[in-house]
Amino acid sequence: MIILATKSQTRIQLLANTGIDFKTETARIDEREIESSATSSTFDQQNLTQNLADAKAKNVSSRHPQALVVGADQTLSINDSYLHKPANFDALRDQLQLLRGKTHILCAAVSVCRDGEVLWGQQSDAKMTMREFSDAEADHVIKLEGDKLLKSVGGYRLEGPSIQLFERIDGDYFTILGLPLLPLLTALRELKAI
Ligand SMILES: Nc1nc2c(ncn2[C@@H]2O[C@H](COP(=O)(O)OP(=O)(O)OP(=O)(O)O)[C@@H](O)[C@H]2O)c(=O)[nH]1
Repeated sequence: MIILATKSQTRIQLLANTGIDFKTETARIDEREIESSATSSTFDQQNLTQNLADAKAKNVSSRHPQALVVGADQTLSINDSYLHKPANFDALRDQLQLLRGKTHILCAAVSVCRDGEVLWGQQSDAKMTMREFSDAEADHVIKLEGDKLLKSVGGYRLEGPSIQLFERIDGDYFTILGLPLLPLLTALRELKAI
């Protein structure tokens, strides 16, 4: 049995769309604690994101012996600092203004684990450049998308009207949505899980 260790409806939908049979369970880890205890002196977003994905997969794996558990994480960095899912609409507006007219990095990592051992992991980045959109344009997108935006690390959903806020994207679509799906499918085939 494959278990996807997530509460993310986006990740669940992405994996469900593949037709693979799986269950879901939320990982019980403190992401902020892992982030704050990141030891590397250099800003190492890939390493942190992979550690978070590994931690989620290991956490759920510890409760499901023999199951193949998939964990994922996504971080957003701009000027070597991390932004997180906005807590409310005011924070969302502030965050979009911070990202406006600039390029930020999304890093998504995925990990496959069994009995607490990481069997495979990979992460990929995407460079996201936002337009100098107006407050009115941002408010229009927020009105159309509503609180779904609060469930996204960047406060946007690339597959929806948020796309109007972008100048350019360089990276894999699934990475941007939070689950590097193609490398994951390759790993699951190699593990004979699908
Ligand atoms: N639909 C959508 N979701 C996005 C997009 N960009 C980022 N996300 C979501 O932003 C969230 C990133 O936060 P994480 O901490 O990695 O994951 P989470 O939502 O807390 O869920 P867990 O896997 O349980 O940790 C994920 O749910 C991603 O799917 C996007 O463009 N579209």
